[in-house]
Amino acid sequence: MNVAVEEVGNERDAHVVEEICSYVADVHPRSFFLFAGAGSGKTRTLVEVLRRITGVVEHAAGGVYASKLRARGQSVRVITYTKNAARVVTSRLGENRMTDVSTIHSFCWELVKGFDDDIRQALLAKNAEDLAEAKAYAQSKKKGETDTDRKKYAELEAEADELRATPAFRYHPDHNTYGEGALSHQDVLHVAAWLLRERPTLQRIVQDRHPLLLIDESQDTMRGVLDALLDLTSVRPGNFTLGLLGDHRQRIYADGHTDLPSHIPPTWARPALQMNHRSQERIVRLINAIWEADIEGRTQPKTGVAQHSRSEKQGGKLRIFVGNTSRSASAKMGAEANCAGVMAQVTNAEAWTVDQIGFKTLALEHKLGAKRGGFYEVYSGMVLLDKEAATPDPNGERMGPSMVRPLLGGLLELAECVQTGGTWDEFVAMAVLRRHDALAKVPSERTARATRLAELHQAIGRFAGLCCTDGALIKQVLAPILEANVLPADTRLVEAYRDERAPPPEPQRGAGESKEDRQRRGWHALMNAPWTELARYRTYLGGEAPFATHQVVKGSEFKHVMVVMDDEEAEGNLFSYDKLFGAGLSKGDRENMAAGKETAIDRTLRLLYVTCSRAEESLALVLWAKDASSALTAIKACGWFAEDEIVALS
Ligand SMILES: Nc1ncnc2c1ncn2[C@@H]1O[C@H](COP(=O)(O)OP(=O)(O)OP(=O)(O)O)[C@@H](O)[C@H]1O
Repeated sequence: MNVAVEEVGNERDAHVVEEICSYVADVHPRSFFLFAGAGSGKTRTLVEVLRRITGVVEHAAGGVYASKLRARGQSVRVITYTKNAARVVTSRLGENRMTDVSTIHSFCWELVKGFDDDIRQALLAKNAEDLAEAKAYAQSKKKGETDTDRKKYAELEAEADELRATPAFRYHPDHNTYGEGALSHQDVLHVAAWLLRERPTLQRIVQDRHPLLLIDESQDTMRGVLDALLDLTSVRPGNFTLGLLGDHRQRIYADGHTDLPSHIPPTWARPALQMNHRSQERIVRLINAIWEADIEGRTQPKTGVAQHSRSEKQGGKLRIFVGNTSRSASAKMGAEANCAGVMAQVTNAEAWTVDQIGFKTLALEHKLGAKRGGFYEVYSGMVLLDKEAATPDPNGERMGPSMVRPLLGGLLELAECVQTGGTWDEFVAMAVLRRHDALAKVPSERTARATRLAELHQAIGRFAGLCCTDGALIKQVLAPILEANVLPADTRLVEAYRDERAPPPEPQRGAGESKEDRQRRGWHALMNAPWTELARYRTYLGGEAPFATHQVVKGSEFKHVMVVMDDEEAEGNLFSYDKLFGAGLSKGDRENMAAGKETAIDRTLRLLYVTCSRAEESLALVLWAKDASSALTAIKACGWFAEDEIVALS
């Protein structure tokens, strides 16, 4: 057994809550950065601190602090990365009037909402910055400005005119807003960051409302807002305290600071959680080794503490399987099923034998997930229609591109009423139609009503039959529904259904494509995709599929995890598992290294850290390498795995 665990045990972090309370509730409060690694229980720590300083749990200094908050009508502000995380904190905390928990978008909008002149100025300042940047870039080119550059300037100038003419701005943190004055999620963060820097009144408002602000997942918090808040701690010392919780090893978004610890002022306290309550010892040892790795191309420092597993979690199983990426997608999937079989033997866990349910598969890219999950054609179409909306978010709340929502909503609900053989449950189907406002237009006059209901009945009957027809395409199943106008549909969807033209050709690599052409290709791919893929895609979008990408796994944990690493399926060159396992660096990586910028090795290492640290009991890594034999050599040499944990896939 691990001696360190014996010596200090599971309670090695027990002092941290008290430590944090002593910083924030002191007569001279001190800002802090809590280093909280994977599975270290930072939510629990956060909630326990909040309970003490808001007077829920008896605490000498906390009680005084709570009385001050109450007397001044103030509250502690907590910012979480997702709405789900905000709900978790709120539910664990119970009713607590002295705490406000929200995402950063809600917080920022609350700050700037209604200050339309200020919002306009912030946006105009950003616009002027973008214009200056575009001009500097164009002028730095050997050939000087081109027509494309001048077009870009004109676009920005037109945007500025539009801003000047906009009387009021609108936004909603939970969904996209469209039309005049609509702000994007990114706009709201920029505006708040700018105003926090430029407007002393806003700084005072924040300090007066929330003398303490705690930010979870601070490694991924938008840099501009974070910097503005960091500045605020030094504007009127003692009036505003910031607490950052996070783990820079788990940074997965480009928005955050590259190396957050280096931005923390030296006067701040730096408590640290050293336990990993989630994972078995073998997995904790692997993630410690990943972070300590000396790999050519790594630029990020090894700052952070090594973790300890709980005394009753001293087991855990790990395997890495390595094969050549040249085999077909279906051959890879077959091999991955065999890997799960090996894991079942090694762990004796039945979960590994329950295909696609018992364990979670984590992939780097959505494309890989779509192939593994059997909805690649639908996914490809959706991405062409609207890339942003086509992939899941950490809240599991994405509903797909707006123009296909009727497809994913009402239509799939209707399909759930269909039983094998094409029969359907009329009662449930009517409830679906009612829910989607499809019965509102049924005439009230008796004969007309009967005719319309018969029409609907017939259309749904045809639809049910087609749902059960092998190989049916989306456009075929859609036909009875659109032709009889059963459910309200977006006009773009109806037009695409009727469009019989061939799709435009795929553009050459690097060549531009108009939005219209791209979307026409998207509609064509979607309409001609197998109907059966659609429900699987929706499950994926909701974060409920047995596989997920790293974007979705923030804060999640699963008993058994398979991480599939395959550069072949990756889009772009931001990440590369081949490079991590011995394939050598590219010219671009070397240039980045020389310029002190982060490399594909840095990003991939963090990604691997995040995915591996999701596993509680057992972990299978499957690497599809360009050159499996040299990858195997690198894997044996890296020292992360014991010999019997490395399996070559023949
Ligand atoms: N003090 C504790 N004792 C026992 N179990 C704990 C403790 N703190 C947390 N846990 C458990 O450990 C697991 C990980 O905790 P949690 O999800 O809060 O970690 P986290 O710090 O948010 O990790 P990550 O950043 O990796 O998402 C959870 O299952 C949680 O219930």
